[in-house]
Amino acid sequence: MMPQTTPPPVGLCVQDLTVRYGTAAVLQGVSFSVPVSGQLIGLLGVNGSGKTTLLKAAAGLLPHTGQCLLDGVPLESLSTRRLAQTVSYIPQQSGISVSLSAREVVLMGFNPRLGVLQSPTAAMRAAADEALRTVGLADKAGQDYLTLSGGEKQLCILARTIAEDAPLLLLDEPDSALDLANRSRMTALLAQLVHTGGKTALVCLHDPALALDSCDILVVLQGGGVAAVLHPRTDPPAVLQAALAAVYGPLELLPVTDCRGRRRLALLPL
Ligand SMILES: Nc1ncnc2c1ncn2[C@@H]1O[C@H](COP(=O)(O)OP(=O)(O)OP(=O)(O)O)[C@@H](O)[C@H]1O
Repeated sequence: MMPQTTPPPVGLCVQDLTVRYGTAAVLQGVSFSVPVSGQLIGLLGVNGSGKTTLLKAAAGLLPHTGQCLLDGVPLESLSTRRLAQTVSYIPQQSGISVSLSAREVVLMGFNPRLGVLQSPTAAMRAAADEALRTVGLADKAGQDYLTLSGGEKQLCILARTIAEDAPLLLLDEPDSALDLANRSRMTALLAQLVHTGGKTALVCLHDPALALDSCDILVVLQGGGVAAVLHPRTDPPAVLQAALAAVYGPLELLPVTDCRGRRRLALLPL
């Protein structure tokens, strides 16, 4: 008889995560699990509900208790270099304040894979240009990052994330400066990236309508904990509406069919 082997766990699991600033616990015992890889997970909640705090803790930037496991491996157990290869964290502000071309910013995505004093290879340079082309910035590759518009900066950082090719993406409001077309384009690119690459992405979004439209799973934070875990493609609209209204106030979700025949949900604040 063949010996029984247990397949390794996959996906993202946040277990009993507590984060304090001083004595105040902003997140208290947060737990949720998405035991499937290749998922775009939207992180929702009102201002101050702890979305950024959760991403920073998962990225190893804030002391915390509890664990964040990716494919069964606690991120807390990884060395700094291994963590950088595993997690691509994109804060609200890039923090880049020195003069670098857009191409050089994208090339920074390869740093976790390069040794000390090692320069990016020709293949990495080609991949960086391809990533810029993917986000629609091919013509800006040589432009100083600091002179890009706010939305172009976000697209450039998205290109860096594509180049980085980490299995876990933690993105804090990556759409905040994007216009309508680029917001849809950004979420479509992220969905493609995670679905085809078997990655996991946890994305803070402020617009529940965009999150419903683009994410596979939604984790809603409230009062320091998880108020709901939602599945926009399969949960009944009434369930989604009740869960979102409990956090954001009165709203109505209307099932509609768009001109391409796709079933979607329109969100109306009341
Ligand atoms: N360094 C800090 N020191 C003390 N309190 C902090 C610190 N950083 C965040 N907080 C507090 O923690 C809470 C959660 O902040 P956080 O930035 O995680 O929320 P958020 O959900 O991302 O908010 P937003 O949607 O407004 O970006 C807020 O009440 C905030 O004031």
